[in-house]
Amino acid sequence: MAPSSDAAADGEPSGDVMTYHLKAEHELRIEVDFDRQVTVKLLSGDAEIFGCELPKGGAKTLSGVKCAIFTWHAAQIQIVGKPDACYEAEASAAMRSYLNLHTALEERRKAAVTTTSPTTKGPRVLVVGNTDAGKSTVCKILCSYACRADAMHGGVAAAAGHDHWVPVFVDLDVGQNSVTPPGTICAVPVDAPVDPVDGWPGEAPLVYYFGHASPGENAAHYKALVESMARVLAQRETDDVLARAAGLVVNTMGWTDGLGYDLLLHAISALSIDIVAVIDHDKLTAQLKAHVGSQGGDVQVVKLPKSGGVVTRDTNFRKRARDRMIRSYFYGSRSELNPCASAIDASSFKVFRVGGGARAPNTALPLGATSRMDPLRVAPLPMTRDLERCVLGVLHGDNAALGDADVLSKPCAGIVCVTEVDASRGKVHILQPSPGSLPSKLLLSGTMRWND
Ligand SMILES: Nc1ncnc2c1ncn2[C@@H]1O[C@H](COP(=O)(O)OP(=O)(O)OP(=O)(O)O)[C@@H](O)[C@H]1O
Repeated sequence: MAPSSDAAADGEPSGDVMTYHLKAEHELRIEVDFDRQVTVKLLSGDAEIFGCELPKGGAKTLSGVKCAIFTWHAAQIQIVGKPDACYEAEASAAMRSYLNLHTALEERRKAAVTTTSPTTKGPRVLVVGNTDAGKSTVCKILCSYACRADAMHGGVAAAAGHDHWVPVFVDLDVGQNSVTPPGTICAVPVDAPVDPVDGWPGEAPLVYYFGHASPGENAAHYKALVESMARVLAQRETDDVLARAAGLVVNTMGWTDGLGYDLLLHAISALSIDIVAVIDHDKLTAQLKAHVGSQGGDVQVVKLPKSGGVVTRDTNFRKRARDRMIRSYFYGSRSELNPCASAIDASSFKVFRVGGGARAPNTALPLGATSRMDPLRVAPLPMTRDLERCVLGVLHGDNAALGDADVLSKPCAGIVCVTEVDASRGKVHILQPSPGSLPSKLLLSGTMRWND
């Protein structure tokens, strides 16, 4: 149904307040740039944004987002403000297939929670596809539905003392991270539907600092971090039957050929994935089916349609989104946090980088051999002005116990940004999220840069 302008109905034409009457399985697609704000309100019916229900009468203020308000039945939505785009569309095909996948995952969870065998696990889903296929969105929907599911399906987890599932969301997309700052991979238990404004729950994520916006910068380091994370997750599942049953939902980057494909296969193996959901990519679906067939395991490859609403983001938008993510790490998404600028002694911590290092001359090698950089070489960096604007990961651990392998396997406690290196005074000025000494003296550098 066509939207109505509330102000116009009152005789005062204005485009700022619009009411939309959505039909069943339709969605209202909205794009709001970073410098605008639009408020959405559910007036009647039921509606959700990527699986997270809108409370009736409650308003959500959106800024710098592209999203869809979807209804399974019907809804009346009020929009206050001027979105950059706002239109209604039918979304049955995509949403029904995402719901079908969720229902299949739910059956696996129920089966896993009722068995005492530690080898029976809940679903471990990897979502793959090209850039702007809607991978993160599908992950959000699957996690949010899992959090709402137990109420929908009769309370299996409730019977075990929990009122809903807590699946783990794993984000392997270091360029467009959903939860933690760019350049990291993370795993976070999702204990509530993903709020369209507040984003993913940020409680106790397990984070590893890679330091680059593309895994291609150092694929060996990236793989080492995925393996480290997989070991920690496996331990958690050994200890906790509900965690094992709730399973994983894994988001990947949109790089699906060459090295990107190799990294997908590595993630499937490292995280013991048993369902690969491919969004709208016939060749990749066929390749993955052939691969898993040749491995003789029981990994399922399913194809999902792409939602017609997925918005393509150009390089500039992606860069701004990364900067915004770092900014909100320090300042909060609504500037509610107070980061701390401090000057620390250069001698009191160490900055490392992974990869590179001296290359042996080919003449020093056996005939026919070529010299290569060691991608896993861990090297200390001097405190020079080259570090200015660098985003550094602060690793858990301490200097005394440090070995190269630790730098490759330690999770990250947080990030800091170097604002100035004053070599003459031996001081390094950093922006850190909160006052006090750093959680450790081990800092990892990469190619991530940020200007406050
Ligand atoms: N149905 C929809 N209506 C409107 N916007 C949508 C819809 N689905 C997804 N989007 C938006 O489209 C953009 C791209 O989607 P998403 O981030 O899920 O893609 P992606 O495949 O994970 O991207 P990439 O891996 O390239 O970073 C996001 O801003 C998302 O909010």
